Amino acid sequence: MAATKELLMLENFIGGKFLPCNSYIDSYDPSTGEVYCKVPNSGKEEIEAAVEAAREAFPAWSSQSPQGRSQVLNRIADLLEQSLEEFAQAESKDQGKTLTLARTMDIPRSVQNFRFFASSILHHTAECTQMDHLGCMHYTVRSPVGVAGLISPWNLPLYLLTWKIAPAIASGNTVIAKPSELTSVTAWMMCKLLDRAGVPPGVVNIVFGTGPRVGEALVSHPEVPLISFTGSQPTAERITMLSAPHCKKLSLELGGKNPAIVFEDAVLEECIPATVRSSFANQGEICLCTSRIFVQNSIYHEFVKRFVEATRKWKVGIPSDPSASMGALISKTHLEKVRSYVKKARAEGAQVLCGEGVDQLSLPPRNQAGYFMLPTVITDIKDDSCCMKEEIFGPVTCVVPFDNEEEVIQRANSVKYGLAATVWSSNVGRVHRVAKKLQSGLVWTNCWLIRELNLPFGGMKSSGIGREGAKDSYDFFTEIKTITVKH
Ligand SMILES: NC(=O)c1ccc[n+]([C@@H]2O[C@H](COP(=O)([O-])OP(=O)(O)OC[C@H]3O[C@@H](n4cnc5c(N)ncnc54)[C@H](O)[C@@H]3O)[C@@H](O)[C@H]2O)c1
Ligand SMILES: N/C(=C/C=C\C=O)C(=O)O
Repeated sequence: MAATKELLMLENFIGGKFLPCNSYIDSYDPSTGEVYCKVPNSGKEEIEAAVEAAREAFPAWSSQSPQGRSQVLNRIADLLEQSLEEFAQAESKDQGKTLTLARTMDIPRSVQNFRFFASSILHHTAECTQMDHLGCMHYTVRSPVGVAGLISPWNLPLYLLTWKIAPAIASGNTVIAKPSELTSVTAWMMCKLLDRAGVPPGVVNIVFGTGPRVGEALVSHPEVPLISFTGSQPTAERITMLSAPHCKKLSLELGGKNPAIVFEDAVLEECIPATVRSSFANQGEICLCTSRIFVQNSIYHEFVKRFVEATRKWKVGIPSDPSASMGALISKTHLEKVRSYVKKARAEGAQVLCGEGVDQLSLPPRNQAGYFMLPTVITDIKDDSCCMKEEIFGPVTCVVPFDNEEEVIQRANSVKYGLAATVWSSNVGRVHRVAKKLQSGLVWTNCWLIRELNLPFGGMKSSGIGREGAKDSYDFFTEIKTITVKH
């Protein structure tokens, strides 16, 4: 790492070496709006070098035993955990999230990702059938695909990058990862642990830069047979188009417009704090966040009153403030985009009950140029409003009433996304019935974001293609073969 004028200068990590780049991108501290880091603005040349390194490393790494690879992943987890505080500080500064969230969610989950796939890789089974009358048996074998291209977003930077790197290398692939140019620091820090963890040069290569320049070079490279992407739908469309000529294997984890459905028999003492958190955690910059809250008519006004009171207690503060529930949004551009939705809602005659344009935000002088916004609750908004249809990906949620189960299921399903949902009711038959009818890849009932990494994670409709998890990630990062033996 080189420091210029107190700026953090990142370098690409290719073939086990840190390599400078001939141009750089400014990276900002969202809590101050100041440039504090320079990210390599890589291109085709860097991707070529990374592909060569990954290809050279593939034979030895792919022929390692699962046990051998598992040990390496556990060592990465151990080293990451030993530096948890350093990574949490870096993630909070780079992404704008609170230090508390980085300490308790982002980095611990990154550690867990390596530990989880270090274990799951040891327990996969294959399939076998017999045709005794023909003297045949058939069985399946799986093998790693090769050089995996991994592209990750800026909201949970290390959490989502390691959710791809861990299963990819556990399965025997070598990887070229491109984190978001907005949040590259913890990926670069992780590279400094890899040699000590026993990761051979070329197994993990991280190339920094923008999507259009280096991301597209990775996606369209003929010797990168699969792409695991997490990000927005427009980008996924571009990646699909660019990878199509090479018939690449694609995993696409995209956006959501996630409903919470609150029935009159919900336990509001549990539902309201959980739904404030599911709406505004990480500044609302989580693909699983709630952005549409449907409340049964009989309790609607009580819910809105108590939900707004609880939202006003969801404190916006500088990321290092231990009492802050929410930090700064990722960028000025994103802040302005999120604010524009609130403006559109007002123009449509909706009510903004708290937050943007209603309450006052107080910040220290050095943070006045930071990308902060109050958690905002909108009511009296129509289902066909852009605020009820489009992903805002910020601290904005809409609360609307409904009459009955059939109506609310139809309305919840009436958007192009199908990622996550929450259902709040004390009636166990109802939660099972409603969960099955919702067009969502994930449904939490009377809770939110309790993650079971063994089971499929992902969305339907415009929320993506494919799933991630113990078996799902293994299936994605390996090719299956059926062998028939006549004996
Ligand atoms: N389903 C999930 O698990 C999940 C998780 C987090 C975020 N998301 C979604 O991601 C979006 C926010 O993240 P974002 O703004 O970083 O998304 P984005 O699509 O702008 O960028 C995601 C990644 O793709 C890269 N990229 C951008 N254009 C590219 C191109 N043309 N070719 C190759 N790579 C390109 C970016 O540099 C970044 O690394 C939201 O829609 C959110 O819902 C989904
Ligand atoms: N893939 C996951 C994504 C979570 C939130 C995205 O914004 C996960 O939890 O495994």
